[in-house]
Amino acid sequence: MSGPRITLSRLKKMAADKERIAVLTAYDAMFARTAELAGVEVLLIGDSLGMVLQGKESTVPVTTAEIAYHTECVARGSQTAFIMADMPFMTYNDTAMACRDAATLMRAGAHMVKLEGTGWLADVIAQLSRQGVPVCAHLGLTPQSVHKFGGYKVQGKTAEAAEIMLKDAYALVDAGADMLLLECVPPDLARRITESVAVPVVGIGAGADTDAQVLVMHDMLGLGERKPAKFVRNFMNGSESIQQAIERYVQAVKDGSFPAAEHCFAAVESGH
Ligand SMILES: Nc1nc(=O)c2c([nH]1)NC[C@@H]1CN(c3ccc(C(=O)N[C@@H](CCC(=O)O)C(=O)O)cc3)CN21
Ligand SMILES: CC(C)C(=O)C(=O)O
Ligand SMILES: [Mg+2]
Repeated sequence: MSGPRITLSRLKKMAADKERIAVLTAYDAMFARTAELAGVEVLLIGDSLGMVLQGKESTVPVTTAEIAYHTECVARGSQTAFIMADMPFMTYNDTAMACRDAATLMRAGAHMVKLEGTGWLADVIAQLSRQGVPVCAHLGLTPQSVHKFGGYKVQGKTAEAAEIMLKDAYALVDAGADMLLLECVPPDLARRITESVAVPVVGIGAGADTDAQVLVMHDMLGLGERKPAKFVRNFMNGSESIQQAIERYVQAVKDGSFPAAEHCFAAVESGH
């Protein structure tokens, strides 16, 4: 990827034109640059760094200072990507707190912040949006709530849960969210949400019909003793370099061959 910096308006245009967007996590300068040279449009400094880089059991212990440090590293390495940074667990309970910590991440080089939640995020999103901070609202399997969910479990599986998520998605876009991210939801629900809102929708374990796809870079490079989740494909298989593996990920996102049915979750559990 060369040329001018990707902007939010460019991403909105791509989504409107049905041109799929490739998103990937990055936590440092050289992987950030490698990913954008491979064609990745959006780099996410995910709080997954708590698990991937720090070896922690969940994303819950990650702090804003840690995300800010990695955002600075990514921003220094990056020339063309749109940079999105996760706001950590319990740093956006109220608008004052959210604005202070979002400012730290924007100063570190982020172009957008991502918050996990449901309809309750509306007030915080409205204030960040008024202050000029683009927000991505992360719905569905929100890993910061792992202890409340009792594990990393697919969300929106019942018709009732799906309707609630659809309404939350509308409410958050109305409040000013400029992007949505859906994690581990049935493909049909992800498609309905994508068709119903005017902002780009990113999916992970949410089927092929969202405007964008995201994966954790280490997962798609096949690191780790076992595949971390059903939605991951190892793009290092058959690739000669990390950059080529990421190019193949970008290609598979663009042509719709990733994710395939094997990377998706059914809406209703098979009877047992
Ligand atoms: N390396 C890494 N990759 C990730 O994608 C990731 C992280 N870390 N850390 C934060 C969260 C945790 N994530 C996860 C982790 C596990 C599953 C998982 O095992 N899902 C089950 C579905 C269970 C069900 O059917 O309800 C699966 O079969 O994949 C999903 C998301 C996604 N995020
Ligand atoms: C898995 C993605 C969506 C994320 O939030 C992260 O990397 O923290
Ligand atoms: Mg995250």
